[in-house]
Amino acid sequence: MVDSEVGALRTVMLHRPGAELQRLTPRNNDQLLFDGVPWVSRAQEEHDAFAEVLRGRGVEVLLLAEVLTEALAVDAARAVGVAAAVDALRLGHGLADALSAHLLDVSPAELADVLTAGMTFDELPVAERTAGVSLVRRMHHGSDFVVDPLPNLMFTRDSSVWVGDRVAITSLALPARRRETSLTDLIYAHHPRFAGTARAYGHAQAPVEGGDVLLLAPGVLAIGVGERTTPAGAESFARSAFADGLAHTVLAVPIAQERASMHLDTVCTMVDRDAVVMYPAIQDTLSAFTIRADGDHVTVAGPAPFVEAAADAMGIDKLRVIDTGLDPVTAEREQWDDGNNTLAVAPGVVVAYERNVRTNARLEDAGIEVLPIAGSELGSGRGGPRCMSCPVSRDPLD
Ligand SMILES: NC(=O)NCCC[C@H](N)C(=O)O
Repeated sequence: MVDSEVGALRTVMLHRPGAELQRLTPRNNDQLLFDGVPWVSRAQEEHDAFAEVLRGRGVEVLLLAEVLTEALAVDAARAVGVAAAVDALRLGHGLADALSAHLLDVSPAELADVLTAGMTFDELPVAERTAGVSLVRRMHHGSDFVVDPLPNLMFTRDSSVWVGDRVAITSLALPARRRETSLTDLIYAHHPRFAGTARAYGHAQAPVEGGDVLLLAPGVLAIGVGERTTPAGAESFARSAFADGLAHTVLAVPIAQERASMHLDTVCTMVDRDAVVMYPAIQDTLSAFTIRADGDHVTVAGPAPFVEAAADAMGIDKLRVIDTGLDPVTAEREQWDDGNNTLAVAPGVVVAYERNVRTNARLEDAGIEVLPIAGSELGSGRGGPRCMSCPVSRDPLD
């Protein structure tokens, strides 16, 4: 149950980066949406420290690899994971069938490894590797991927999002990330912990990524529309949230279609019930279309300035924008380093990357408690504390 961005965080899903990051090379990092080649063991240390900060605040941390392995004990879950991972168009039917049969037979832990870290032709089990019938096998290089790795799995924010008491499996826009949702889908469908959880939004819908979805207040969502989430995605997510009684107002917020602002949460996150931290360069120009339910129809108003549209929808006099007061160059640097991407653990208490010294100082000046974490390696995938967390349960905001 999650009805806000800031209610006391009770349970969160994280993914401790693992062997999938070892797959990154200077040749594939752009396509796999990383800006470099991270030092994996240091990234793991940073991530462990992030999880400890959350645990220290009484948050239950679920690790995706663990719940995935547990869910894969169920045959139907294995079928979902394997079907999404084995692509007959890439492998040819002979190899695809043999690999599927193999993967359906390995232990849940081994399967979880392949589904997250992927598999190369060199790593194919011997029987498949030596099968002379596979032209595909013979013509591919040994380091080519049979199953692509999912290095962006650590950004658990994007591949599922809770709205109220429902979870939405999102629809990821870019090929490098699309298969992630087969894992969140099977976890929520088959892990005993989530038995009976209702779904929001549907399968195979227009692109909506969780980093674009902000729960401004109970019943009020903001959805960024830009590089990832499309206008059609925002509209259908809004219609579905209205139909399920999860929201009465949805703000569709245009953001620049570029890597620096790939999701709404890279430029704006909530730090208190009535306050956001926002990239100064967009403060005066961010706008919103207001979508409301009207019987079976929806109405669309605006665009209007985001801050006003949000306050109006939230039923408050004013949405405080914490003025990071930075000069343009520092602001741009700290935005790039996810200074605006904070994770609230309670109203007025946020986790933030320590490197964004100036932004954090201004948050503290504004009365926000900042829990700093290191992110020198984690940040190379371009995501901060909010991107790296999927809240599963928060206390309701009164
Ligand atoms: N919510 C977020 O902004 N998530 C960060 C995702 C980073 C990842 N490398 C991506 O490009 O999708």
